[in-house]
Amino acid sequence: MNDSIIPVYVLTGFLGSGKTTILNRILDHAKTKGIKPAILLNEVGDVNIEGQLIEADIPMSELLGGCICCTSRGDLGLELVELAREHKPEVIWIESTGVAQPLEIMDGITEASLYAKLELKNVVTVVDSRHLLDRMRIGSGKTFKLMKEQIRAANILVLNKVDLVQTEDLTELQEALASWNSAAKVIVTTRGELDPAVLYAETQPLHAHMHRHAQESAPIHVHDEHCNHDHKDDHVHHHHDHHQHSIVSEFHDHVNVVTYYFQSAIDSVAFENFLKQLPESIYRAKGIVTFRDTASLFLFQYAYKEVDFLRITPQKSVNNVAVFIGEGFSQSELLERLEKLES
Ligand SMILES: Nc1nc2c(ncn2[C@@H]2O[C@H](COP(=O)(O)OP(=O)(O)OP(=O)(O)O)[C@@H](O)[C@H]2O)c(=O)[nH]1
Repeated sequence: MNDSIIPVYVLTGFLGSGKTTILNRILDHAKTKGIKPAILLNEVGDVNIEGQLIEADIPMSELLGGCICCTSRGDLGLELVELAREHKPEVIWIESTGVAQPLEIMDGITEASLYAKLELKNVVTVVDSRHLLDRMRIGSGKTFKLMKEQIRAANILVLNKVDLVQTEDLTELQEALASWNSAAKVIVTTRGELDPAVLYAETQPLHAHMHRHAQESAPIHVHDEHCNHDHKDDHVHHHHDHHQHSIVSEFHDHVNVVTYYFQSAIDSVAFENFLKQLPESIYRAKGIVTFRDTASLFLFQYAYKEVDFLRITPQKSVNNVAVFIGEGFSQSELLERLEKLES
């Protein structure tokens, strides 16, 4: 397999849509089938929460604290070439941040394929049914626009979280997907339950598809609200503020990310209340926390108002850390509330 072309697959979709849930299925499938994967994870936060829990024998490259569609785009190419050369995987999966522009990622992969034997095969966009439906009802906004861009760029669409919508809403969603991207294959799922073999299947040729959509969406990209694509000018602003154990950043001029490192164990009930009271402008949070009342480690997920906790026993030592992503929320207020949890 060493000298053959390595197929590259992209997993994209808005924040919290279910990409990592599906990636875990893909990795299980690869293990069962004896396929050797490598993965490239990109997070806008400064820490890769779920990456800390992925099995150590899977080659993984992390692009943190930036979005691969703009500031880290050059790194994407370098990391891909490095992964290919060093580990000679049979397949590479890229999980992008939820705020990435897929066409830019596709460009980055194409660039990398000039230096290594790589070929972009499929772009899989995961769609949060509930969230998309709500955005459709509002009918405008940056998030809605980005969701549509991500849907248009795919040749496979996974309409996930259908447990959170009514049957009649599902029809409306499927019609919307077909109107934005009639060529893509659509897979309807709850908790990403699909046979990963369908994601490897040859579908609509991506290049013709990419070209068509690149042309269709060119004006959006030139004057894009999400990404100014001025790659010389780093438009991600990081700073450690007066709160000692946190990093605050801004992406695409409107997406705010706060990464907070816990110094101590916290109370589980107080933390649940804290999550329930997060403002609507924070649409994604995840992290690893130790609860003092149960003395155990938990992975928590907060995606579009839904909260999930999973007790974990990591093989290696992990940080107690939480990442919050949203638009226009008060970062200092959030940090104060987090600090209060530790007092
Ligand atoms: N109700 C419901 N929850 C789901 C479904 N699929 C995933 N989730 C939950 O949604 C949350 C986010 O899922 P992830 O797979 O981490 O989403 P993601 O797209 O990787 O998130 P980011 O990488 O932060 O953009 C987790 O708590 C999942 O357990 C689903 O079909 N229904």
